[in-house]
Amino acid sequence: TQNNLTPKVMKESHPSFGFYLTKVKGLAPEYNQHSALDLKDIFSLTKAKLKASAQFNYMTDIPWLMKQYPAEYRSCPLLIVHGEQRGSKSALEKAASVFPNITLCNAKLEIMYGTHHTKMMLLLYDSGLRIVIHTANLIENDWFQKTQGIWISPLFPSLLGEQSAHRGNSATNFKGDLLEYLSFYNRPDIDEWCKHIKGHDLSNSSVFLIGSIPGRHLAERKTSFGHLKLRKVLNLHGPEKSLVTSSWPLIGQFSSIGSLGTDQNQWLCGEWLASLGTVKGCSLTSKTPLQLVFPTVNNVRESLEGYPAGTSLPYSINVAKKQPYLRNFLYQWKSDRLSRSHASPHIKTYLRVSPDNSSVAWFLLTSANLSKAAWGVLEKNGSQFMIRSYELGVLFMPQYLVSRKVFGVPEVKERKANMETISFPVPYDIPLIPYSNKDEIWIWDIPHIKAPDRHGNKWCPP
Ligand SMILES: CNc1ccc(C(=O)O)c(C(=O)O)c1
Repeated sequence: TQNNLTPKVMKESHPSFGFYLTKVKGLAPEYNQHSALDLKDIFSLTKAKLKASAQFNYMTDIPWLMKQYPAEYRSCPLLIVHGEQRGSKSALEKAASVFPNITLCNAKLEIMYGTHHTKMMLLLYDSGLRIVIHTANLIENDWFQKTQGIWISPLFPSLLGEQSAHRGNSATNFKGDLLEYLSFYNRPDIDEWCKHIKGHDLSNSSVFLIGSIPGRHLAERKTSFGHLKLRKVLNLHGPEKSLVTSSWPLIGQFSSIGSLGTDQNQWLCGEWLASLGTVKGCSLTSKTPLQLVFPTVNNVRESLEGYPAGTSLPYSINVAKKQPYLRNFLYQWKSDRLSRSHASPHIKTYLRVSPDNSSVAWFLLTSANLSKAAWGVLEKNGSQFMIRSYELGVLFMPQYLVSRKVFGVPEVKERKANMETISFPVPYDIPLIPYSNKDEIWIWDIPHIKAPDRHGNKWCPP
């Protein structure tokens, strides 16, 4: 297995490639036991002794987070990297002041409306370093009743000899890309963690890193981040165009949608789809079919949380009104195979699927929602690339994980996974279910009063 996880977590017949979902309270044990983790599980994957950790996130409930660490590790140095400003920054400082082992690091956000959205854990042990990249805020509400995604790295051993940015790298350049991403914070506390990363052997990390750093990126920097980084990786390492033709749909699944422009060809079906539709050797493909998974009002109403699930699905009416064309691409949230149709999605995933829904060419788990702020937008006639937010994700490519050209798609009724096609544990049901003509897209700042949710409440936002 890619990770030396204890067998209880890994279902041997179904390699997870380090990809897990969060546990959901109340599900039958089989849906939580194998490829589902909660934060306490993540901290107890190894017997090694934790020395220090760093938590990159958007929202952190410090007292709750501290309780998730095993008691013996609650005094280890903990760096919390956040993007809070003004009032919420002083609230975080106040909460942190109670814990002498906590250092706060404020990521700079110099472009309006940018957020520090990246969700990553760096866990330094006495015998190695583990990296976790995920989609959940460090608050209780994000960890027991939603569908969230987690990538767990192997426990990377220390490098023998002096630390180095160049030794202990992998064919996917994961170590190099992670150090480049972290260097852009330009923060001494993060530079200290770069030394730890340089001192470890990440040569068996078999995923690609796709990050976003706020800024107006020029020249070769344009392809270091956002959708242009994904375009570059797919161009160099992606599937063969003879196999993955432009008839293979691109599925985007996310928990928020930004302002994408009044014409779909400006950004969504323009530069963004051109990047995600890229295959080896060429980038500008003819139109790739686009399928977007975002919950309907009914999906939210029928969720475990009921309408309040919608507070983590911040799609506003003023943005929705400007882009009615999205309706043509929309599919419901449905995850019956994993018993998570009612665990509202806060996970964000993107994948390329074959027209017959049997194969997956690649799979991306990321913090990036469907927005220009997260993925970047070309400006000044393509000479600069503007990103507003910090984002981080990992790209799973079959050639690098199972030396196959494609992954299989898990059957809803799981047959014994035959080994010639190794399926990727896609967190929602394929084929996708389109919106019915009565379905409406979830919008969080308008009333939903046609029917009550499972708690008997309707939705009347302030
Ligand atoms: C404006 N702030 C946020 C917008 C969307 C999301 C999301 O992930 O859907 C998050 C977050 O939960 O990190 C924050």
